[in-house]
Amino acid sequence: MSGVKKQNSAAQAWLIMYNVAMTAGWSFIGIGVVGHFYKHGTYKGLYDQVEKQLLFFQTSAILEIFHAMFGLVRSNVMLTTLQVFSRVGIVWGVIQPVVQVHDKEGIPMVLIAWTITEIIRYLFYTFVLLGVTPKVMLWLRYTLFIVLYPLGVTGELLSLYYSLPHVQNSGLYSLYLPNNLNFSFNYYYVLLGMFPVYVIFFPQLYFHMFAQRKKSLSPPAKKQE
Ligand SMILES: CCCCCCCCCCCCC/C=C/C(=O)SCCNC(=O)CCNC(=O)[C@H](O)C(C)(C)COP(=O)(O)OP(=O)(O)OC[C@H]1O[C@@H](n2cnc3c(N)ncnc32)[C@H](O)[C@@H]1OP(=O)(O)O
Repeated sequence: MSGVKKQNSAAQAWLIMYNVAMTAGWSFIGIGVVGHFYKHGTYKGLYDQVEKQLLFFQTSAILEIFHAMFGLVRSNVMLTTLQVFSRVGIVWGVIQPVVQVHDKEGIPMVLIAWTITEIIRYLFYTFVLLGVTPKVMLWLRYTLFIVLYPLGVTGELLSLYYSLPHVQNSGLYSLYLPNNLNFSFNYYYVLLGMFPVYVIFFPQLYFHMFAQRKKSLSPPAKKQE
């Protein structure tokens, strides 16, 4: 059954509501993405079209850290925190404040990767909670990440990269000396420091998903007679 620990029905009802809302939210974003490509034939203007929904539903994923922390689900707390904060950080700390990034190639990459992943992931969790797991959903959940994870991470890193000169020139979120606090902070270097952080942590998430894939898709071992 599902990874919902020793479920009580309130937790189960909450998770069903959460997963259904997130499936609907990401589907709404997906429709916005497809509609934009259909209407304009370009990714320019795409971010501005889906910005509000993206900010809302990506930020809502912070709840997943609490689900894992309080034992509502069996997700790994550290991996879930990395996963959620990398994306919330990219959205709020890079893409949203740096308008020059909005029309760059990173945006369609993250939107396509995140949207497909999340529609399938939340739909999959919903099915599991309802006690029916279509084989195709299981397969999609544990297969598409092989392509979508690198695509999403490349889009995130490209967005980060394109933001750098603008963050440096504008002094976004930075504090320079002299000032009353006698303290300086340079956001540009924080963003630069994210590149090695991705190099260190992305493989952990990626290989974790391969381990999950093996666990979920391998046929159960035959019992010895
Ligand atoms: C502080 C700042 C930090 C910054 C750090 C930056 C560095 C980070 C570098 C990495 C960058 C990553 C960027 C991300 C990009 C993308 O997402 S691109 C798109 C592709 N993405 C994916 O494919 C995401 C894949 N990841 C996941 O699916 C996972 O959520 C996870 C984060 C890897 C955690 O996995 P795991 O611990 O194995 O948990 P789950 O498999 O999700 O679940 C475990 C069990 O719990 C059940 N469950 C979980 N959530 C729910 C729920 N909402 N409802 C119901 N049930 C749930 C799930 O069914 C499992 O059940 P069992 O199988 O029965 O145990």
